[in-house]
Amino acid sequence: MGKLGVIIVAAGKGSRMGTAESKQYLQLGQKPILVHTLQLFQNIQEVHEIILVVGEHDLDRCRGYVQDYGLSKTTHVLAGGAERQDSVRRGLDSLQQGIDWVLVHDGVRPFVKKEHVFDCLKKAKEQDAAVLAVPVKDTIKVVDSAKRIQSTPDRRSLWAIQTPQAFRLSLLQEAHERASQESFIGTDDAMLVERLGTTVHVVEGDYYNIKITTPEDLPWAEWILNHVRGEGQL
Ligand SMILES: Nc1ccn([C@@H]2O[C@H](COP(=O)(O)OP(=O)(O)OP(=O)(O)O)[C@@H](O)[C@H]2O)c(=O)n1
Ligand SMILES: C[C@](O)(CO)[C@H](O)COP(=O)(O)O
Repeated sequence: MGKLGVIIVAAGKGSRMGTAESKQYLQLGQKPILVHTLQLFQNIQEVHEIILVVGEHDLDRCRGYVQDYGLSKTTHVLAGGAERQDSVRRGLDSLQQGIDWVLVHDGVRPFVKKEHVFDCLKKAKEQDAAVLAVPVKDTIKVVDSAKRIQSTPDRRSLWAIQTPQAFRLSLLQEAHERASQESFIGTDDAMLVERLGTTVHVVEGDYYNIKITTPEDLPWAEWILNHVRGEGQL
């Protein structure tokens, strides 16, 4: 069925978190957030290789994690780019020969459930492109720069998109190449594939797969760790 590679992107600055230490290195329980994420994919048997993309100044620290936590599937730790998309692209360029499927995952989403990773991958293998997502719970409005509501999309068609996002590798490579040629920058990989005219399928995950982004996410993350996704429950 082809080998599976995983790209973990963790080269962001965490500016919305506002901590001196970038958020992916903050302690969550006994370990840095990023280590939780890496261990999760290390422990998925189907994963052949993990590429970890981090800030240039964090290469040594992260190579240390690979040693200290026995992250044997993490074959490369490399420096990311200015945008998330650039970081993913660098990861794609480093995958070894023979990888046919790729999962792209945010380093700051340590709580994705293994079962949902499998669901997403299964859908991608059937349809070439799939992402985890949850239906939105709030009413979402389109608002202009003067904070005036312009429209209210039908909530039944709105989903909050998460990672991992799973693709046939050749498809994601083509999508990144096209985006680069056209100087398009998207906020996730699915957007780049959508632009090729390829359908991306949504697989329902759960609301615990948060992207740790702002300070109020930290106590919530501790709570999820202690009450929902404790060690061994992932
Ligand atoms: N140039 C970038 C920007 C982001 N990311 C990664 O993409 C994931 C999702 O991004 P986000 O949560 O926005 O992280 P930051 O960019 O660090 O946050 P902020 O926008 O608040 O600075 C994170 O794991 C982040 O490290 C990356 O690898 N390279
Ligand atoms: C990829 C992503 O996590 C899907 O929700 C999200 O788009 C990342 O956006 P960010 O601005 O880099 O946090």
